[in-house]
Amino acid sequence: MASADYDRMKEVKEFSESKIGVKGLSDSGITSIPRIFIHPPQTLSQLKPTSSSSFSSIHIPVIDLSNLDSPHHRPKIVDQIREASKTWGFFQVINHGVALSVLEETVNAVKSFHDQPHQVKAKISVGEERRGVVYTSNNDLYRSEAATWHDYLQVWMAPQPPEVERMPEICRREVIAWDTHAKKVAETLMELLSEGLGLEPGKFKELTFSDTRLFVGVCYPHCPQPDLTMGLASHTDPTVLTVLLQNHVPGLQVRHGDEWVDVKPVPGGLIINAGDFLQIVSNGEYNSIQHRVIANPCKEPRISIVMFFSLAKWKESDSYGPLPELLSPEKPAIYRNFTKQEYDDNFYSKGLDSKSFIDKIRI
Ligand SMILES: O=C(O)CCC(=O)C(=O)O
Ligand SMILES: [Fe+2]
Repeated sequence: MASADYDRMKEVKEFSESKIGVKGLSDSGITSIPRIFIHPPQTLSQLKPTSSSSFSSIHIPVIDLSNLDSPHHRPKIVDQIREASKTWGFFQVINHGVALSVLEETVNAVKSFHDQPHQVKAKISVGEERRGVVYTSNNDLYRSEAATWHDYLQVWMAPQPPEVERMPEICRREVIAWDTHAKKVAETLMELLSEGLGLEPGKFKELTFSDTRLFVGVCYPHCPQPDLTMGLASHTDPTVLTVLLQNHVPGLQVRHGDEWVDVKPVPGGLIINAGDFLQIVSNGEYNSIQHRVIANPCKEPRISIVMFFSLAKWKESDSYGPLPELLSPEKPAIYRNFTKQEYDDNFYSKGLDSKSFIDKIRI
């Protein structure tokens, strides 16, 4: 905040070290939020979504994955996914093969984790930044201009899963099970996305996206002043692909043209979105779209389980860019190649504001 007339960092540190979390603040019955959560007026003025009325007919595509193996249905599904990834960058899939009971168990397990007393959650060790198990409040607490109204549990499932004993007992079994299911869904989708660009189904496998999987179980507790803060600030995912499972409490919004569009929870649905890497390797055919979560005005917490699939290793050369197979004189590369180092440096210094990286490498 430009004109913060208080020692903001001190209050951020106190909140962080108290380990009470946003859930703890919410449960304590506060009626106003601490000032470190208050966002600047220019962000807040964009909170009134232009298409949020419940009558709005505009929503991200819902794609039915049944009959994927039928030679009659598959090309139609491939078309729908390509169109959705191009125009929206986001879509929901139904009939993806994961039982409703599994989805419910996963959501309930993450909810149970967050429902524990903060003293219990505080014992979860904070691992190295890119490894292990981390429980914390607020993405980017120190780097962003204002804190956001959520807590999260983060577990690196691959390349190496944490030792079982280090995972919270209350949701360990479900986290491990969800990892397997989400990976399978992501692999199927990446095949369909490959086919959508006229590539062999296995082409995107070369991105080894499923070898780095980050499980994030997010809780957006009730916020007493949802008009003053955000659940999660606007960003694009610095991933290849993201698979998201949410409970029935809404809050996720996707940028579509000039509008913020609510993503309505569809029972049994999974939300899929293309990350920055997919936009780059597809040479802009698929889009990594800005999204955000509004602070939760409902009494019930919003739960989301996000599985991030990132690039593990692509080519020996250690340089990344649009797939040569997709380039032609008519369709020249719109991004230059870049090194993993460049990408990581940008991401870790800029945090979630990684969209600027894509703009930086745009030719
Ligand atoms: O919780 C959500 O619905 C969105 C989470 C998200 O976008 C993220 O963690 O990158
Ligand atoms: Fe995201």
